[in-house]
Amino acid sequence: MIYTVTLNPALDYIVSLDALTTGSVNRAHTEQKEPGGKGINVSRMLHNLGEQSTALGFAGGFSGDWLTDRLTREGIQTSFTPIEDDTRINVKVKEQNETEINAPSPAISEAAQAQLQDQLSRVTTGDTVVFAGSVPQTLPQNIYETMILEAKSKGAYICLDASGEAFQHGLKAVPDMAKPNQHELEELFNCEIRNISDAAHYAEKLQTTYGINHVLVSLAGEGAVLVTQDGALHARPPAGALVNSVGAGDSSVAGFLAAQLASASVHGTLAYSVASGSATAFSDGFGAKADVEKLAEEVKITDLS
Ligand SMILES: Nc1ncnc2c1ncn2[C@@H]1O[C@H](COP(=O)(O)OP(=O)(O)OP(=O)(O)O)[C@@H](O)[C@H]1O
Ligand SMILES: O=P(O)(O)OC[C@@]1(O)O[C@H](CO)[C@@H](O)[C@@H]1O
Repeated sequence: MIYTVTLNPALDYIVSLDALTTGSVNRAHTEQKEPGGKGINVSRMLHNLGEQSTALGFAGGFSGDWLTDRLTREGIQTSFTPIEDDTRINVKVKEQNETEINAPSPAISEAAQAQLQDQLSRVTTGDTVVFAGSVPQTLPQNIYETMILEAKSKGAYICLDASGEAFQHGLKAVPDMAKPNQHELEELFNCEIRNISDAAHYAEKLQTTYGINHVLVSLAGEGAVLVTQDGALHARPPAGALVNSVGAGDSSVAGFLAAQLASASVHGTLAYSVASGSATAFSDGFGAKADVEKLAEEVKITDLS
C-alpha cells in the first residue's frame, strides 16, 4: 500500500481574476474549492494514474469533514486522525500570475500526534510512505525525522517532499527519495541555482551528503533533474500552455512512484514523473493518465554525467 502523510492539509480555495489590485476590492470571475495539501495531492494524482493509496494526516472541523467527504467521493481512501480545530483554508489567486496565501495550521494535540505515530508503526515491507508538505507549528519541527525512522524501521520505502527546517530534519533520517523544487534546494544549501548544471551539482551534493538513493529536483518549466548513485539525468518537459501550477510538483512525485511500481527503468521513471507534473500543469486540476502517457513520449532526457 502507498500511504501519503499530510500533516497540514488544506481546503484550497481558488479564485480567478483579470488582475489583482492590493488595497482595493477585487471581484473574482470563478471560485473553486479543492482538497489540498501536498500528500493529499499525491494521492489524487496516484488515483488518476490508476494507483490506490491511503491518505493519512490530521483533519478537523467543517473544512476537515468537507475534505474527507470529497476525497471519499473521488474514490480515495483516507484514514485521517481527527483534531478539534478546523483544517486550514489556503487561498490561491489566479490572474497573470499565481499568488498563494497559505494559512497557518490548526493546533495538533499530543494525543493526535501519538495516534498518527501509531498508524505509522503498522506499515510494513513493500509499503511506500510519502511525507509531504509543511509541519504544523504545534508539532516538533523534527517530526519528519522521527516518523521516517519509524516507517523505515518497518521496511517501508520513504519519499520526502518538504521545505526549510522540516526538510532538513527529515533528510537526517535518510528517506529513499527526496523531491525538493529549485527554491527548496537553494534554501537547503544557501545557494543560487541559475541553470541545469547548477541544479545537478546541488542535487548531487544532496545525494552524497545524506546518502539518498533518488534525488528528484523539480524545475517547473525546465523539467527536472534526477540524481542517483549512477549519475545525473535531466528531463526537458513537453511544450504546452501553463494552466495551473498548484499540485504539479506533487503530481511528479505520484508519477515517479507509479512508474517505480510498474518497474520502469530510471529513464522511464523520470520521463513518467515529468510528464505527470506537466500533465497537471497543462490541466485544470490533475492530469489524466492518457495525457501523461502521451506527454511521456515527448519528454527529452539528457545524461549529465
Ligand atoms: N510551465 C511548465 N511547462 C511544462 N511543465 C511544467 C511547467 N511547470 C511545471 N511543470 C511540470 O511540473 C513539475 C513540477 O513543477 P514545479 O517545479 O513547479 O513543482 P513544485 O514547485 O513542487 O510545485 P507545487 O508545490 O505547486 O506542487 C515539473 O518538473 C514539470 O514536469
Ligand atoms: O503550506 P504547505 O504545506 O507547504 O503547502 C500546501 C499547498 O500549497 O501545497 C499544495 C500544492 O503543492 C496545495 O494543495 C496546498 O495548498
